[in-house]
Order: sequence, then C-alpha cells, then structure tokens
Amino acid sequence: MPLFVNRDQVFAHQVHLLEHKLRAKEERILELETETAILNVRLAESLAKLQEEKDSKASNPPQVENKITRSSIAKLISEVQTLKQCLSELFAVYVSFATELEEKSKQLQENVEQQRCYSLKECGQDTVENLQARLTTLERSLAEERDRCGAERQRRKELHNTLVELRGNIRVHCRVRPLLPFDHVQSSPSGWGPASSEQVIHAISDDTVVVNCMKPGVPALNKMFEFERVHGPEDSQEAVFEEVKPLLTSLLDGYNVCIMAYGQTGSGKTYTMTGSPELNEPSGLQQGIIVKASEEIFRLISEKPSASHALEMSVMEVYNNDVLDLLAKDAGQRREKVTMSPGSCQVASLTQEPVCDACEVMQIMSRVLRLRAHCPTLVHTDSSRSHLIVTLTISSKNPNAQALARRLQSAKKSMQHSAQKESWSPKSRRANAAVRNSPEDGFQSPASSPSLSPCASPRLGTSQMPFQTKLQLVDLAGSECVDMTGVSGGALWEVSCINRSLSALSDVLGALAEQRPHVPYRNSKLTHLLQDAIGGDAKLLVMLCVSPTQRFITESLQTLSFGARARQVHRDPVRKKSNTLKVK
Ligand SMILES: Nc1ncnc2c1ncn2[C@@H]1O[C@H](COP(=O)(O)OP(=O)(O)OP(=O)(O)O)[C@@H](O)[C@H]1O
Repeated sequence: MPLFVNRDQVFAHQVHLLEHKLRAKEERILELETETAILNVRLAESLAKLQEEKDSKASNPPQVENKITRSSIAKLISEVQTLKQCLSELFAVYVSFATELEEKSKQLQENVEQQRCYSLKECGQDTVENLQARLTTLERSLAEERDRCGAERQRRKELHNTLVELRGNIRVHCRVRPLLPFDHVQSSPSGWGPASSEQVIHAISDDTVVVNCMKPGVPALNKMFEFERVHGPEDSQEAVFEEVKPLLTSLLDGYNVCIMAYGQTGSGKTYTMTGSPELNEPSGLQQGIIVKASEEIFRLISEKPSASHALEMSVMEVYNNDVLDLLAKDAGQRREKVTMSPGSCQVASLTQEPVCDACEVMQIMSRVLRLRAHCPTLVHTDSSRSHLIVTLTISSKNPNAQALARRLQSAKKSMQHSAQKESWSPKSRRANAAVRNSPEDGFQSPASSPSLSPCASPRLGTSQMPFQTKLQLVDLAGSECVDMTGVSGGALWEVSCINRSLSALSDVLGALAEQRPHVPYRNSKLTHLLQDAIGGDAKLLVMLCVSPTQRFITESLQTLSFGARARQVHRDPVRKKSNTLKVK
C-alpha cells in the first residue's frame, strides 16, 4: 500500500486506477467487437453457402446430397444459435460494462467535484488563516504605533505646556458643538437656504479643526487650525472639563487663572461655561466649567487642610459697556451698576459672597443666570446679551512655599512694571514709592497685582493679609450679525456694544501678539476689567466655541482666527525675566 502524503496524491492514485480499469475494459470491448465481426463474417459466409446449395438443389437435387444438406443446415442452425447466444452474452457484458463505466464516471465526477470543493475550502481556510494572522500582526503593530503616538503626543503636549508656561502663552482650546435642531432653519433674512445647515467644520483630531466647504457656487474653502485641544461634537461636558482641570491646581501655587469662552452667538459658550438650565440635575452631566471648577477647587483645598483656605465669589456682567454687580443685595435694584477703582482694573465695592462648597456656587449661579441680560433671537431662544464674569477668590493663611515664591516673583514684576510706567505717570510714581516704602518685605504689590484680592488694601503687608489667588470664569456675549439674529430696536444698541467690546478684545490680543508698546485695554470696559488676566501673568485659557454649520462659516472663521491670534501672544518673554532680577 503506497504511503500518501496528502489528499491530492490519494486522489491521483484513484484516478490512475480507474484509468487503468477503463483501458482494460476498452481492450476487452475491442476483443469482443473483433470476435463479433469475425462471427458476423462467418455467418454471412455460411448463409451465402447455404443459398448456393439451395440454388444447386433446385436445379439438380440428388438424394444423398439432400441428406448432407439437411445435416449441414442443422449444423448451421446450431452454429447460428450459438452465435446468437454469444452475441447476446456479448451484449449483456457490454451493457453491464457500460453501466459500470457510467457509474464509475459518475463517481469520478463526484470525486473530482468533492476534491475541488475540498481544495477550495482548504485553500480558503488557508487564506483566511493567513489573513487573520496578518490582521493580528497588523493590529498589534497598530496598537504599538498608537501607544507610541499617544506617548509622543503626551510628550509633545508636556513640552508644549512647558513652553506655554515659559513664554506666558495663552492656551487655546476649541469646542465644535453638535448640530442642533435650530441649525435646520428653512430660511433666514439673509437668504440662506436649508443647505446652510450642512456641517462644514470638523474636529479631525484632538488638536486640529478643519473648515471644509466645497459647495458648488461658493468659493472652495479648506482651512486647518491647530490648538492645544480640540473637542468634537461628541465630547461631553466632563471631557471638556478634564482638559481644563490641570490649570486649576495652579491656583494653590500662587497663580491667578482665567478661563474665557469666546465665539459667535449660539455656538455653545454658555452651555460650556454654565451648563444646561438643569444646573441642579443630580448627575451633574450637563454642568459646565464654572460648577465643575468650583467642585475641583474645593476638592484641592480639602487635600491641604493645613493651609486653611476660604473662598469668596463675585459675579458681574458687562452689559452695554456698564459693569453690573449681579450679587448686589440692594432690594429695589435688579442689578447694580458699579465703577472701576481709580487707577486700577478692579471694581470698587463689588459684592463678595463666601462659599463653602460647590452646591453654594451652583445656587448662586442659578440665581444670577436669571438676572443676566438675555433675549430670544432668530438664532436661538436664549441669547445672552452681556459678558458674564464669575470670580472665585481663594484666600489662604498658610500658602505653600511655591505659592510664596510665586507671590514674590509677581510682586517684583509689578514693581518693574511700575518702574517702567514711572516716567510717564505721576500717579503711578507715587504708588510705586508707596510700594517701595512698604514696611513688611519691600515687595508689596500694587492693587493691579494679580496675586492680590480686588478688595485688599494695598497698604497691608503680606503677613497681615491672607494670601489670595483668583479664578475668573468668563462667558462672553456672542459676536453676531444682525442680519442673522434679526434683532431690532433697542436690542441693536446691545449688539453694537457686544461687537465693539469683542473687537476691542481682538485689538488687545493683536497689540500683545505684536508686542506693541501700547495695549488698548481701556477701549472697552471688558478689556479693562480683564487686563490682568489677558496681559498679566495669570494663566489664561480661551475656549473657542464654534457652530459646525455652513450658515455660520464667516463667524466661525473669525472665531478660529481669533484663537490663532491669541496663541501668538507671548506675555512673558524670557528677556523681561532677566530684567526682573536686576530690580532686586
Ligand atoms: N455641546 C453642546 N451639546 C448640546 N447642546 C449644546 C451644545 N452647545 C450648545 N448647545 C445648545 O445650543 C444652544 C445655544 O447654546 P448657548 O446658549 O450656550 O450659546 P451661546 O454661544 O452662549 O450663545 P449666545 O452668545 O447667544 O448667548 C443652547 O440651547 C444649548 O443648550
């Protein structure tokens, strides 16, 4: 028995045997056919002979010959019978052989078919197995690449953050909100049709956003913007906050922090900063940065009980270029207009409410959001008409060493700043003289120093006054195009004030980015109030909010360009730091 290596060999052997059998049968058929032919010939000869004898007997029939003829006829008949039997036998053999052949052929065909299916299956299995193996390898290397890429991105992020710290850059995050029912407008006064609800702004990675508009009849647009972090429509409030959270730890290390939401009307600034109207919903899923940040601050504070911290909250809005105190308790007055302290960017007599936990912050927010100026527009039903500034002031009796060092550095910087201004401002010359003559440590910050409370007396020394840092959370009013929002009458003045203050903010960033000697902070109340946050050494994060649709493409591009410009601002060049050392 041959030893077969695989099925192919078994199959080939079977075919070979069958072919051999077939050949033998064919040879046998040939033999039988030859025999039949010979018998036929012999039969024909016998018949012819018989006919001849018949004919001669008819002409001359002898008696003896008659006998012979009869016997030969009998013999011939028996021969014919034998021949017939042979033929019928041959036919039977032939039929059985034909049947057998047919069966064998059928079997062979089945075998071939089976073998073909088997080979295909085996081959297919092989291919699938190969592909699976390759897929696994590819998946493994993809996972490795992803890990490497993640680690690289993390490293890049850390390096970038260090660079941002060193250069005093403004951090810029961007959030592209999801498509919402009010995006699917049928038409608007400016004639935009339903197609304008098409999504043209996409967050393509966690740091890149793309504006891509390839609509026929409109100039093709494909622009890419990079920011520190880009959030897509699917990102939750929690995910957005997670990226902001690390900044808050700086508050206990002596830094002031400001988080500001910027964007066109309806782009999701209020949603991002304050959350949905259901502020008190238990899951907290919809809460915005303000409540989540206060929760985080209280958590950080609870980790450092020895520092004995206290928190105060103030809320103001800049409405029609007036500053209003939203926590003022004046019974008759809905919102109280307040004035800026002379010679500083702080607000005099701003109400400060102590807060003990995030719930209190939440309650205050619910209260002030009802007071804040808002009205329905054609873009959405609850448009804010003012800039909202929420300030959380953290006082600490026992700040850590890093916070103290930071305060010292900040005070030195303020002194240097004042010294620079001395030549042109007699008022600041007097203030600086007072600072230098400070009885405590010689580094009493002026009122504009970011590390001091707005209500702290500039005459108190560091040991008499609690150490304070501020978290400012700003929900700016949205830039808007009257054509789209459809506002009219008195509301037009609101729009003009909003747009003017936002353009003043843009001018300030432009001046800072180009390092111009004069920065026009005082062109609007908004920039004046935020001067320390924007131009000082507070850590500033701008959260750009963007609508994804083509309808708002012009405003979105303006928002993204604003963010790109903000990223160019280096507020604390290294050169200035070396000068600071000389002051000592
Ligand atoms: N990421 C989001 N997910 C779900 N809904 C959102 C999101 N962003 C915004 N919205 C919804 O879109 C609507 C407009 O958002 P929001 O009020 O925050 O806009 P805005 O930029 O503050 O506008 P304005 O400047 O006019 O006040 C709201 O109903 C809000 O709930």
